[in-house]
Amino acid sequence: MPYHTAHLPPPLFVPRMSSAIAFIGGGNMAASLIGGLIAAGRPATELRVCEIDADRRAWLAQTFGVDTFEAAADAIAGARGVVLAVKPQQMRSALGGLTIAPGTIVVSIAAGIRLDTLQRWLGEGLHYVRCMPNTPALMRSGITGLYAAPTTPKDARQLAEDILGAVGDCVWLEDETQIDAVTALSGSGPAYYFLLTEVLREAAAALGLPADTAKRLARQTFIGAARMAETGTDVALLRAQVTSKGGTTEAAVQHLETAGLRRLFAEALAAAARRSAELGELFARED
Ligand SMILES: NC(=O)C1=CN([C@@H]2O[C@H](COP(=O)(O)OP(=O)(O)OC[C@H]3O[C@@H](n4cnc5c(N)ncnc54)[C@H](OP(=O)(O)O)[C@@H]3O)[C@@H](O)[C@H]2O)C=CC1
Ligand SMILES: O=C(O)[C@@H]1CCC=N1
Repeated sequence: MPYHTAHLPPPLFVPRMSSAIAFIGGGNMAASLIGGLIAAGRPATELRVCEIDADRRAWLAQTFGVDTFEAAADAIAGARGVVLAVKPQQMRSALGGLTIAPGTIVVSIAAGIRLDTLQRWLGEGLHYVRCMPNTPALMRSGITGLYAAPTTPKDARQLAEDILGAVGDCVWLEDETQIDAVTALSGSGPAYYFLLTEVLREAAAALGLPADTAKRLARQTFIGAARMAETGTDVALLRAQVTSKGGTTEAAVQHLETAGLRRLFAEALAAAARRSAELGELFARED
C-alpha cells in the first residue's frame, strides 16, 4: 500500500451501478432506439429486450446482438433503466405482476399513458420520464417531447435524453399535458406528411401523369423541400420564394386557404390531442 494511503481504511466495496437498459416490447420504436443507441456507441451487451414474439426475439438478437427475454422480470433484473415500448393497450398486461427495483429509471414512450397511471401500476420509488418520439427515429431524424416531474433526479432525465437523443432531437416540456399536443404534432405528424404525399400523387395522376411518374415527383418534391427546411430558413419564407405573383403556386395556395386547409389541420391536431388525453383518462381508470 503506498505510504500516503497507509493510514486510510481499506476502500468499501461499492458495486458498480449497472448501465444496462431493458426494453419491454421489441417492436418498431424499440428497434429504432436500440439501433440508435448502438450507433451512438452503447455496447449491445448493455441492452436487453423483453419481447413476447419468439421470431421477433430472434430477429432482435441477430440484428443487434442484444440479449432477449420472454419474461420481463428477466430482462429488467439489475437494469438501470427500463424503457416501456409496448402498445398502450398492451402495457397493463406487460407490466402485470412486475416488480422493478427502487431507484430504477422508467422511460415510457407509450402514447396516452400518464405518469400518475404508471406510478399506480409500478409503484413509488422509481424515477419516471414520459416521452413522445416519432418514427423518423428509425433514420435518426426523430424528435421527442419529454416530460418528468420537477422532483425527478437529473440522472434520470439524462438517461432518457441519452436514449431518445440517440435517434434525434429532444425537447423538454414544462407540463405533462403538453405531451398531448406533441403527440398530435410530431408523434402523429409523419402520417400527415405521408398522407399529403399520397394525396398529391393521386391529384397529379388525375391531371394525366403516369402513376409512377406522379409517385416519383411527389416523393422527391417533399424530400427536396424538407432538405431546404432543414437549413433553418423559415418555411414561410421558403414558401414565399416558390410563390410568384400571379403564378401557379399562388393559384393553388389561395385555393387551399379559401377551402380551409388551416382550419382542417387545426381540427385534425385537436382530434389527435383529444384522443391522447382521452387515452390518458381511460388508462387512469384501469386497475
Ligand atoms: N409508432 C409510432 O409512430 C409511435 C409509437 N409510440 C409508442 O411506442 C410504443 C411502441 O409502439 P410500436 O413500436 O409502434 O409498437 P409495436 O407493436 O411495433 O411494438 C410493440 C412490441 O411489443 C410486443 N409485445 C406485446 N405485448 C408484450 C408483452 N407483454 N411483453 C413483451 N412484448 C410485448 C409486441 O408483440 P406483438 O406484435 O406480438 O403484440 C410488439 O413486438 C407504443 O406505446 C406507442 O404508443 C410513440 C411514438 C410514435
Ligand atoms: O397513433 C398513435 O397512437 C401513435 C402515437 C403517435 C404516433 N403513433
